[in-house]
Amino acid sequence: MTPTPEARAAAKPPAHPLPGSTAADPLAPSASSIAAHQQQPQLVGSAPGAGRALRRVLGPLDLFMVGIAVIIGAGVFVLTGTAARDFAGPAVVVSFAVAGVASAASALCYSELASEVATTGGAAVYAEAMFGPLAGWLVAVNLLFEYVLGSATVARGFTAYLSSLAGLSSGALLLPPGSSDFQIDLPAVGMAVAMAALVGWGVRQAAWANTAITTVVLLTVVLILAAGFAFVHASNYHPFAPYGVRGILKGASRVFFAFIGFDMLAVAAEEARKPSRQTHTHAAVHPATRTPLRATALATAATCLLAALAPLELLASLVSLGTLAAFTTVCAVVLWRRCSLPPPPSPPTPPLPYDGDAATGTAGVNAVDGDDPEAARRCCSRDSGGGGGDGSRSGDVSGGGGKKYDSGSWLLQPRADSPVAAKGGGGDSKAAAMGIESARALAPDGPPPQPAPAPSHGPALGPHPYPTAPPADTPPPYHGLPYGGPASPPPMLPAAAAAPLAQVRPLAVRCAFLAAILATGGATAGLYQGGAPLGAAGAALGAWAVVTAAAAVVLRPTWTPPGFRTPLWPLVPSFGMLLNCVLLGSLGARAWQVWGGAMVAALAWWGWQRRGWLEARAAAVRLL
Ligand SMILES: NC(=[NH2+])NCCC[C@H](N)C(=O)O
Repeated sequence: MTPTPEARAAAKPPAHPLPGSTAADPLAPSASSIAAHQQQPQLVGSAPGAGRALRRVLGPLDLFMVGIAVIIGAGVFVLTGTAARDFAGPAVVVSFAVAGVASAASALCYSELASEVATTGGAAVYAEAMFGPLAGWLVAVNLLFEYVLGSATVARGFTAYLSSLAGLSSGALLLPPGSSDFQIDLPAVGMAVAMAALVGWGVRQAAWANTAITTVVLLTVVLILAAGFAFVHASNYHPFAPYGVRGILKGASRVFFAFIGFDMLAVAAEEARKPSRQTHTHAAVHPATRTPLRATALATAATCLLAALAPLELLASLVSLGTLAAFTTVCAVVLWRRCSLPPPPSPPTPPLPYDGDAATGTAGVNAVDGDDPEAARRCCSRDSGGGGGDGSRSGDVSGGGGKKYDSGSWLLQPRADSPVAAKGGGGDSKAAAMGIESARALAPDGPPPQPAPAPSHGPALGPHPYPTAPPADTPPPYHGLPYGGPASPPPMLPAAAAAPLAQVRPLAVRCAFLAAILATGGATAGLYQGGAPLGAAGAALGAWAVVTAAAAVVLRPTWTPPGFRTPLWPLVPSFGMLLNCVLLGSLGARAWQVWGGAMVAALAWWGWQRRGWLEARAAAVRLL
């Protein structure tokens, strides 16, 4: 009865593209209005597709090491020096504090979302779920900045370490050596290829190598701290801030790079052994290595090109820009969703399971995690014994949609027209079997079986348990529950959170608040960096404070997230947006130009995919 992992993988639906990439459905009707989105939440989950199952081998230590490895790198080793030299002076310590607070605010918001949905799409999925596919696509492009350019930056940092290790000048290993406008960095390319080969080889091998390298990195940091104490002289701190507050903020925008990478943990959770959340995969996985080889090769090619040609400071600024844009969106999502969505619809009455027949008993049971009997038991008891077998709505990579009544999962579900929603589900038969056991234990005298509706646990459960298979096009029952029968619905939300719909502020009010927070944050940054009198920037800051205070009064949350909650809502997300805007405003003009060009290209690509602009052009030509 229990299918092999291969059989399970083979039974899964095909891969889908990143949200918004629309490769699967370029002409899908656009419904990107926030209002429309808000009114059409869908209960969907994800399931691993054929060849899409990443190997779940990362344990807690591996994940910890992945987090440390991504965070500690060129930022702290290389950019600290350049930020101190070029912008902040010794006050680079203050720059670090500012960047750290901005990162912490964003990290809190990120945690709230990541604690509900682990997804390789990260912030792009959150943005798509809340603001529609175009927002998801733009955030995805910014995440590409973070990841592809981030790797290129770190690779260039490697060349910098190498030359100082060899006692050479910084440009000695470039081609042509020395300093000129156009130089190629071959050691960086070599390092990028080596790392990509390691990552493509297998997640287990990569995790092992990562743990070894990160241990060395941590020891190095300790060594530098210990050895550095001998060089601390008060005279080195005068003048403390040679370029004033502006220099400190510019320095902060550069050293922000040293903090980023923690969001990678939410992404890596998909390769964790026991993720406690829904997971989504966004890349085709090679069947042999179970790693996304094609995506890795593509990203490596781009990394090599950038690492070979682009200077480290520009790359780092671009990475910070993309990351700050993505983090700002994440803060906005946290602000938005707590006060914009009505409580989830009441689920239909969950049935009591019938304990007469193993075959019928199998239907619809689809527990939380196939590897975790305890989780399966919890799931089934919470769901009154009838887990959701509705793969198309609540399937889970890990084997089920046990969280289908979970408000957070519901709130983060992409809509039916999204590529994410297009996935079917596949349950884990082991989990299902465990679910049956606990279901029986909970309700041994359930009602007799009804004529079997469509079991939607998908082919992953092996041969159909019913005497006659339902027609293929039978719509899956709501929530995937195959039986009728009285039972009280499971609790979805803490009582206090289930606010009446009337409390949801009109869309225009919510949009106005979001726009005002962004505008006042942006104005604070722009006025200050643009050389306007300090009073003007102060006024903008005051306006931000007033808007945030008003938001706290007017935008009452309609529900509370079930997992981790960003504290002091709406202050923390709003403060995160403000600080991110300040850092964004402190980044160099060159980075903004490149980023602007990339965003225009991304929009054009979106338009091309949607063909909408072609039609618009044809209409314009006809008009003319
Ligand atoms: N995937 C990324 N976010 N990569 C960039 C990591 C940057 C890292 N904090 C460093 O200083 O080297």
